[in-house]
Amino acid sequence: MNFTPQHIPDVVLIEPCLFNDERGYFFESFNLEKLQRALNRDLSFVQGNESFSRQNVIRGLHYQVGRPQGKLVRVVAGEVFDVAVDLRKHSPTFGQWVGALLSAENNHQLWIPEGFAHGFQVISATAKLQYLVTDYWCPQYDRCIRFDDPDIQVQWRKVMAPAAGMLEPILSDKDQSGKVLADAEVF
Ligand SMILES: Cc1cn([C@H]2C[C@H](O)[C@@H](COP(=O)(O)OP(=O)(O)O[C@H]3O[C@H](C)C(=O)[C@H](O)[C@H]3O)O2)c(=O)[nH]c1=O
Repeated sequence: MNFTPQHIPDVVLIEPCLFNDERGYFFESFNLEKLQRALNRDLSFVQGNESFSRQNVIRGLHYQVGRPQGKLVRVVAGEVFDVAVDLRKHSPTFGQWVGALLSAENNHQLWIPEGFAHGFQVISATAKLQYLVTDYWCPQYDRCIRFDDPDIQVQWRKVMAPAAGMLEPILSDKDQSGKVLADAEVF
């Protein structure tokens, strides 16, 4: 496993070691000891999530106040542009974002610590995301910042579909009514 801190160093890209042979391939998709050593911290994952989405769905930018969640994100089908936004108000990178292409092809994963908002955009026709979180979902603490927040300025990908041209993002009602960073609760 290779661990690469991103330009916001607490966000880490994880590349598993693939073992190919005549049958196919094998890789460790999760190894707590290696992850804790790489991140130099203890971790306890208590919940696993899976979501399936169509092309150019954007889910996010989500986070929990009160009981913030660290997230270990992987894609098991298709490709997504995965984004983390630093919401730690005393951080030198507050309001900045990191993006990474995660796919069933590259098997890359992203570690997003507590204190960050998370979102993703589906690049492929469909995508299936699986992610482990370090605290339980608490709807009363669930918060959403607009994907197109003018201060964060995430550079989402331009997704083209055959015969349909450039696609408009598909958002949940909740995400369409997300707050702007200036009005959002931060850490
Ligand atoms: C997050 C969550 C949701 N739900 C229920 C609540 C709704 O009835 C349904 C869909 O929830 P939501 O529209 O919030 O799902 P996403 O838009 O995929 O939200 C997630 O998307 C971004 C990218 C994240 O990182 C978070 O994990 C999470 O906010 O699942 C649960 O039962 N448990 C959960 O942990």
